[in-house]
Amino acid sequence: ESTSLGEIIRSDFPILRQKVNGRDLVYLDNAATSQKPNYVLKALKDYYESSNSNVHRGVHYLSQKATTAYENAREKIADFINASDHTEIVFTRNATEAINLVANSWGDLNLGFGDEILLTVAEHHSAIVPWQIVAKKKGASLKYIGLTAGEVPDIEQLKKALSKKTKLVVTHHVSNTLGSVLPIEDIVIWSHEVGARVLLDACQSVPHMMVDVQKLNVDFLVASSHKMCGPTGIGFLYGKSNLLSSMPPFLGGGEMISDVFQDYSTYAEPPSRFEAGTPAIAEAIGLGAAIEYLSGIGMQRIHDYERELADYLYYSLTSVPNVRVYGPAPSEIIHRAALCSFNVENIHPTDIATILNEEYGVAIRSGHHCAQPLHRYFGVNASARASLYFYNTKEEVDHFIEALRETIKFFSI
Ligand SMILES: Cc1ncc(COP(=O)(O)O)c(CN[C@@H](CS)C(=O)O)c1O
Repeated sequence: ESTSLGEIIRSDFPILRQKVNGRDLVYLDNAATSQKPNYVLKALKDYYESSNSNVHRGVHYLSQKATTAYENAREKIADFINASDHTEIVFTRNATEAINLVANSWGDLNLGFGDEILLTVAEHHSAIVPWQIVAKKKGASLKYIGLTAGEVPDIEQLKKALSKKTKLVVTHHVSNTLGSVLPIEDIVIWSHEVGARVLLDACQSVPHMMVDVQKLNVDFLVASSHKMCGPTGIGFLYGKSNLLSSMPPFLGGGEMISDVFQDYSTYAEPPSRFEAGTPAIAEAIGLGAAIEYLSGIGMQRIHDYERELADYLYYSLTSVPNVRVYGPAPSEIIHRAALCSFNVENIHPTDIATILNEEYGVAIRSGHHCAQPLHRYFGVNASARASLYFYNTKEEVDHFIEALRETIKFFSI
């Protein structure tokens, strides 16, 4: 059997060589955060060793070196998601802050009494709470679409729910809990027909597949570096140029201004308008290195391999008695991401995750995965979740499944 991508690539990730309680670490919590390859770790170290300086201000050599590296990272992101211009990329702390930026800037300017924000019940709290806050302030309301019997967001229901009152559609590309992949191009066409804008939460898609913002034609897109082999503390907002240019600042301070007078200021053009204060320079450069690393492997190759892992994980997990997996069964039409949220009859998911860690070195997530409305929709408070990345292997899935069977036996005595 040919060597899998996971087997070839794992030596790039020093952390994966760790043992947990004497057992090989089997890290299956990648939807929470991914691990970092040597290439990214080296980029961070090199920056602090040879380029560290503040950006956009100094005329001295190091400041110019740091500024060039920082702005190159922005251009790498723009190319990676095929934005038409690098000024459409705004650095934020993470995807959550990127959504808050849109809610507090575009939302404050464009939402009014009676307007509707349309979401799916599967959205992450980061895609829900900022809109609850701004909707309350503006007298707008949130409207949710449910799931089909096949446990994917009901896009026919979404199409019907769109109306002249809909000002914004907020949706995930890939659900961090269901693993479902939504047809974003269609959703954007329908939304634009009623004059609604679309904010795409691409946290679980940008790390795993080619995402082309011009092809999708989304108005906003958010993603986080730490889920795509990059450091924590940096994420980005993509926004169409005409939208960003129309938006007021989110945070005030240095960098985001043009001139400051005693009682008012004029603001810089996007993206600087939305980047107040000293940015996370090293992290941005680390994200740029992560994009170079992923692009070097190839997003299509990563996606194809993860499709294999996704099916293997799903069918291995659903073959275990008393296991209930949430989300759609994979098929030619329905693609699943390589993640499965599940429950085991009469055993709390946290007990499952605890034993898997303590006895078998397997790291999975248990809880609500910041998707409480979705868990309530299923009538449960929590679930366990295994989420894979391209450095995982089928052998690791086998180890997880074997450990799960043993854990279930342990609790069934
Ligand atoms: C779909 C989706 N949308 C937004 C976020 C927030 O990403 P931040 O980098 O924390 O801002 C996440 C991060 N989900 C992690 C932490 S709850 C998970 O375990 O699933 C996400 O999956």
